[in-house]
Amino acid sequence: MPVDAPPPRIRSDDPASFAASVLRDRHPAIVARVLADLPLPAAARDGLAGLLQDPTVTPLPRDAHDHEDWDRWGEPYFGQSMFEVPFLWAENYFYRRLLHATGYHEPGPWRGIDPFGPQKAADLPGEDELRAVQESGDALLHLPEDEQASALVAAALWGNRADLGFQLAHGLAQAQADLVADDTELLWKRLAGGGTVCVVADNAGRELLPDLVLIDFLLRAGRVRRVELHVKPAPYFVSDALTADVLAELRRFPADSAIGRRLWAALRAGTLELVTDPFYCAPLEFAQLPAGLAARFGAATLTILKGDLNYRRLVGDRSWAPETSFADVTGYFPGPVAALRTVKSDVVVGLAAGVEERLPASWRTSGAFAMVQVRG
Ligand SMILES: O=P(O)(O)OC[C@@]1(O)O[C@H](CO)[C@@H](O)[C@@H]1O
Repeated sequence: MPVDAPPPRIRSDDPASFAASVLRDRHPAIVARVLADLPLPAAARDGLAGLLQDPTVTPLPRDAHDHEDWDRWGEPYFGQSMFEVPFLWAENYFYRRLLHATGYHEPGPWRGIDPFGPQKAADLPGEDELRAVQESGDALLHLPEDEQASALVAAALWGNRADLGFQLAHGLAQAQADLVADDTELLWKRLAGGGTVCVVADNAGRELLPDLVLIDFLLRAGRVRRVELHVKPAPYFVSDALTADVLAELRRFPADSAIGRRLWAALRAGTLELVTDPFYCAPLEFAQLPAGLAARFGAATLTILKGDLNYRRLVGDRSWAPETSFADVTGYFPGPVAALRTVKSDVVVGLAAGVEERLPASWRTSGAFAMVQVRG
């Protein structure tokens, strides 16, 4: 059933809201960390300071390569405070301004330098971790199918909460208990049949690792023929994965690691393809997909969207009643879609009646709960 009267988009104008806390507290902390991590020149430092001093939404400077796009996207919001415009839009705008301040897109010595690079580098898994992952990955092949499914999905879902080895040994029961919606069985059924699966990545580092293990497993076990791994075209929301981050992680695998070698070979062979698109750093939701991405998702057996931000962009960053049907809200998506999401913001759909009442008050933002939702 189509959702014809969606609730309002979330804004940050209530000072007590999570959205307001992100703009008011998290953004200054992000800027402070970039300033501490990089010896940026004075103009860049001033640009970053200006971003925090004045919350007014203004057009991008005329030298920004994409200022015409942002003129169009920002037209309804110019002159308003970032706290008054939709939260998701304001966050996108913040990251775009931050990249302009550091000169990421502009010609010059700072072009292409990831302002979050030092933070991402610190989160790359170590050699021991990668060896443990290799062993766990091998062990998985000998498990009954339902255990393979729950282990791989739980690891991909919880990302940095625990490594795959830990999940297999101790963490699974707890991981499952903290799932507030669990379509794992349906997800696993869809991850078969030899077609193409699109994985829309979220964070690099320890969150990307289980994604890579899942992709390797699907290809190795012959459950799918091809995987597309969709990454961001530019630094975004601090830790989101770029092509460079995927390569850095693959290079981290020890030379004798079979997983690392298989994934490298899959990239060369095209059974694993890296995909990116400007859409991934635009202040848009998946309902506004460009034709190229829509065609890819339409042709895939399944698209898996990882993480909270992709979830917000999938269902719409709105104050939905939590029992609103996931299938209805995502009915527009061009093909079967799954969301694997640790709940880190206020947006929720697809909850069974009565579930929310049993959860702690802060459950939507604590990062302690997760959802696996599938529209097949
Ligand atoms: O997509 P991720 O990495 O799971 O989460 C990103 C995220 O925590 O950042 C926002 C605040 O900036 C949250 O609302 C949001 O969902």
